[in-house]
Amino acid sequence: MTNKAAILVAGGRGTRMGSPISKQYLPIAGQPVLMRTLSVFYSVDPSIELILVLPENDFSYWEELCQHYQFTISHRLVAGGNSRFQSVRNGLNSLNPETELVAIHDGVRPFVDKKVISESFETAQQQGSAIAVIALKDSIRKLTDDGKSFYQERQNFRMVQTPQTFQVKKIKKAFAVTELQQFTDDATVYENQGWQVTLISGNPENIKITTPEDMDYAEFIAAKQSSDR
Ligand SMILES: Nc1ccn([C@@H]2O[C@H](COP(=O)(O)OP(=O)(O)OP(=O)(O)O)[C@@H](O)[C@H]2O)c(=O)n1
Ligand SMILES: C[C@](O)(CO)[C@H](O)COP(=O)(O)O
Repeated sequence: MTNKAAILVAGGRGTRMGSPISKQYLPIAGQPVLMRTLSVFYSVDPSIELILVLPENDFSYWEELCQHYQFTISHRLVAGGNSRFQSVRNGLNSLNPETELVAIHDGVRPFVDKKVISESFETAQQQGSAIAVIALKDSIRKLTDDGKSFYQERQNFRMVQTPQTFQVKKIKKAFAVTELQQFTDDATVYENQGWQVTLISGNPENIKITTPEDMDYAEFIAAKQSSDR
């Protein structure tokens, strides 16, 4: 059996949410965001090692939350860094040497579909990487420095989600570089090595909880999921 891990990055402060409690701990239908995300990965395959990257100052708060919510899914805490890139790198450096595949996922994307996670591991095993993306629904325009804008063919673009899943040897090599401004996700770090990423279909509900209105939509999705069960 292939040794798999998931690094759930949640080392940010959630400034755009503007909430006194960082967004990764806010409850959606009574359950904190990160507990939902950990539960989805666990339900895909309980043998996936779960690594949760948090700001080190939040470790004791998180442990209190786990006790309060009687959350028992096993996971390991790793201290985050000053950027998403550094948080991911700390997670990668903590992997057991026998881990072969790793899914890197934003902790604040609790509505990732189980099928997307499974497919990301299968594709990464065969191709080296698997990046979840979805098509655009809106039209888009390219802005230029002189204040003009131009039509762009939206079929040529994809919106990028997580998980972004990789063969461990390759992604660890890719992260052993100086951080660049273009490293807004893990795919950009991987392709900086000259390697092509493989895209897979994400799911539209897999939003990155970022601003207050996302919490309203999150409550809606959670209610829909429980009525569909
Ligand atoms: N130093 C950082 C910054 C971000 N993240 C994580 O990366 C994911 C995507 O980042 P984003 O949505 O931008 O989260 P925040 O940085 O927390 O939000 P904001 O930019 O609004 O402060 C989140 O799960 C976030 O916790 C992280 O692990 N470490
Ligand atoms: C990784 C990511 O979620 C893919 O869409 C995104 O790039 C994170 O961006 P942010 O700058 O941390 O909001």
